[in-house]
Amino acid sequence: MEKITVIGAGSWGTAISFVLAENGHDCLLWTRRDEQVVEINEKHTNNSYLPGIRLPENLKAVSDLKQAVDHAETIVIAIPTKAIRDICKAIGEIVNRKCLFVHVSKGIEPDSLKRISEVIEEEISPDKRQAVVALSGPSHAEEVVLRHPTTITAASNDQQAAECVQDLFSNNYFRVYTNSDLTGVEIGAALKNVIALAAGISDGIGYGDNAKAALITRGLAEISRLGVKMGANPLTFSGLTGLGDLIVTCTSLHSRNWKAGNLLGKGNSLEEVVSGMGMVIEGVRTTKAAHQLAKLHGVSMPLTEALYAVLFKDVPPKEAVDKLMNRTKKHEIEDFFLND
Ligand SMILES: NC(=O)C1=CN([C@@H]2O[C@H](COP(=O)(O)OP(=O)(O)OC[C@H]3O[C@@H](n4cnc5c(N)ncnc54)[C@H](O)[C@@H]3O)[C@@H](O)[C@H]2O)C=CC1
Ligand SMILES: O=C(CO)COP(=O)(O)O
Repeated sequence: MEKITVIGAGSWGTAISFVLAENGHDCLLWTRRDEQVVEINEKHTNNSYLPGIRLPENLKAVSDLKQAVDHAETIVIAIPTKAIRDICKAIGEIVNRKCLFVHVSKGIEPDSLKRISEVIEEEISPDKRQAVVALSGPSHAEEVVLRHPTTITAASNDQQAAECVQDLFSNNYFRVYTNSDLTGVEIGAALKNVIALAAGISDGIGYGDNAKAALITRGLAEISRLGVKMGANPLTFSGLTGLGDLIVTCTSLHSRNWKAGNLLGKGNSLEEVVSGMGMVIEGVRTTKAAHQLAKLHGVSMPLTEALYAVLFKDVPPKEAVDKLMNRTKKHEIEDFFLND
């Protein structure tokens, strides 16, 4: 049994705490909301995020960050990308020993264009961190807490740390693989949300399965193109954290990114959609970051560019689709190693 702290009691933080507590670990869940602490500790539910689910009784919650950080030597960060730098800064000031940092978030910081592991490394000094591991893959919280079979990947530059995370989380409904390609895993995780927004828009407009399949496969092509330019292993993109997560996010009714896109495709404004969701839609900010990354690395990302125009330049979705379909004719398959 290990002592583990999870930072963030939204859908995913609660679901992974559920797995850790069921695995017999002494798991403490941190939330900034006192009323959530009371609900989790006394009623064993978190109904705003996972309605109707009974949480394990050995799972405890706190709202005191120092108490949470002091509890464990493994700290799992499970909050939206935009809040990660600030929370890591705060944790970095509290932590007084070397901890293993795991993150489960899926995004890229706009402007700095940092991956999440890079943000953690910037904010937590090397004397306070043993390693950073990203845990990522096709895994909707709503299905994990029903104990439906789920596969996921622990990625790190430190193989031993990845295997440690694999051991902590694995059980008979949550199967964890390892991967040493942290860049590929984090890029796939972040950018699948951009394509899922586009898939939701396509469905919202009323386009069919052909369009969805096109978005998934051509989306994967442009994610891989960028990832390889950033140093990722091309094979990572056909794995769980690439194609796997792209499929689940573009096709599942659980996906907040797909849902947001769907509402946009039906004519709602971005402001209406974001304020109505009540949960994070990572793909919106990541579209901005991906647009900046494509420019920086000189990589062609037509779907990302089309979504950027829809979200931030008021281009009507159908007009963006027309423009995509009428681009210069292309050869489908590219050679990542020759096309520099
Ligand atoms: N929901 C899911 O099934 C999955 C989500 N993820 C990723 O996990 C991350 C978190 O997502 P969810 O838990 O789904 O989001 P959520 O919207 O359900 O919950 C976010 C949680 O973070 C807290 N939070 C927000 N801003 C904060 C701040 N500044 N300081 C402290 N706490 C703050 C909120 O109070 C809430 O408890 C995202 O990057 C998402 O892409 C990854 C895999 C699955
Ligand atoms: O990453 C996820 C599933 O793997 C969750 O996706 P959404 O944030 O779109 O719900």
